[in-house]
Amino acid sequence: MNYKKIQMPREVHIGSDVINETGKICQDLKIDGNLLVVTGKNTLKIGAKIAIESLEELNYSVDLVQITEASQNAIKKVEDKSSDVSLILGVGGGKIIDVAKMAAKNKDTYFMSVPTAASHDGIASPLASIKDAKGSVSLTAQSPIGVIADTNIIRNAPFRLLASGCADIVSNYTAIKDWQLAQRLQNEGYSESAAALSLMTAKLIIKSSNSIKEGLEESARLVVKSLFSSGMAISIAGSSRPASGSEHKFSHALDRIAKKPALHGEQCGIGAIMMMNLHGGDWKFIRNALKDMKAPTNAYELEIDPDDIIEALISAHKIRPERYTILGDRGLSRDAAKKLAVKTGVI
Ligand SMILES: NC(=O)C1=CN([C@@H]2O[C@H](COP(=O)(O)OP(=O)(O)OC[C@H]3O[C@@H](n4cnc5c(N)ncnc54)[C@H](O)[C@@H]3O)[C@@H](O)[C@H]2O)C=CC1
Ligand SMILES: O=C(CO)COP(=O)(O)O
Ligand SMILES: [Zn+2]
Repeated sequence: MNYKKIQMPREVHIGSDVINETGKICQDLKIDGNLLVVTGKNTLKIGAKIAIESLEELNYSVDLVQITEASQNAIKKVEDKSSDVSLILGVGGGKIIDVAKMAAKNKDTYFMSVPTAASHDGIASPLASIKDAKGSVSLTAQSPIGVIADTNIIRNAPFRLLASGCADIVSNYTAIKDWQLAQRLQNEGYSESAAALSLMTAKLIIKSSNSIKEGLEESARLVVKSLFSSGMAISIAGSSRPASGSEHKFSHALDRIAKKPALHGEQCGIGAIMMMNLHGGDWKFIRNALKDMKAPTNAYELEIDPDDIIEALISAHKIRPERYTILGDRGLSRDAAKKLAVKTGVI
């Protein structure tokens, strides 16, 4: 029998100042024993300290570890402090959440996702994108037992992070086109329901883009719910296929090439403009959607050297080569890459 396991969060808590309920949420989930909070320098005071206070008020013993990148070393650092913990909480951006998620999986303990920004769709997904020598791609981790998304913290984060989360969702358009192409050319397994959820989430966020405003709690709530849905599409598919195709290959390649990469979602959005053109689709629709969301649509806005855009386009196909996309096995030639980036206004 070929069984399929679909893992999803048990509870999702979204609301203003909900982070103050972290202790109560853990108690209601019958979690006891020692806990570990993983965070970063910025997000310690933004969210982790409040979560820790809430836990200690209910007599939880809480340890803390700070990390700076989503790498195996960072995972090891967390694991070294997780010997007898019953829950690891990741309080921060995507990198913090991925490291906490992976460490919890490796230590066979629960993971709680506490996003402090709505900047990516990994807040509820069962995968973790961890940097390695070949460039980061997502590994199988585990779904959070719960998500605590404080919309007051999220709405006060730099708007750029919210726009980046929206762009990460818009990039689902080309991820689905690549998945459909792989199904036609390679007979790759394809989930209609995961694809439909991924695409519907992208369509909805584009439809609402004019109401996504800086500092608005309802905007934060809307984007968090969309990021959650995109993560559920990943859960249903059992892989990042519904949300990661050639545009993500481009972004992961750029992470390796650029001196100072931009935000993940920003890079994926620009990748989607160019990959939609390669698919012969309506790339101007993608570009205009990103403009409406105030997400970057070119190298200048990304603050990335145009030469790095070309280099990333030329090497993108080498990222996760087993995942077939419009880039094919040989990728773009230098001339074709330049032509594509110029034609779509990216450089
Ligand atoms: N596991 C999955 O399914 C997915 C994982 N990812 C991964 O997530 C990462 C991207 O996540 P990002 O959050 O874009 O990057 P990030 O984790 O580097 O965070 C971006 C910056 O925002 C700051 N920040 C976070 N919350 C803040 C707040 N409230 N106020 C001010 N600053 C705040 C962080 O300190 C950091 O400096 C990538 O590594 C990507 O591969 C992305 C999508 C899906
Ligand atoms: O970023 C992701 C989905 O938005 C995860 O994608 P990867 O599998 O390419 O890391
Ligand atoms: Zn992404």
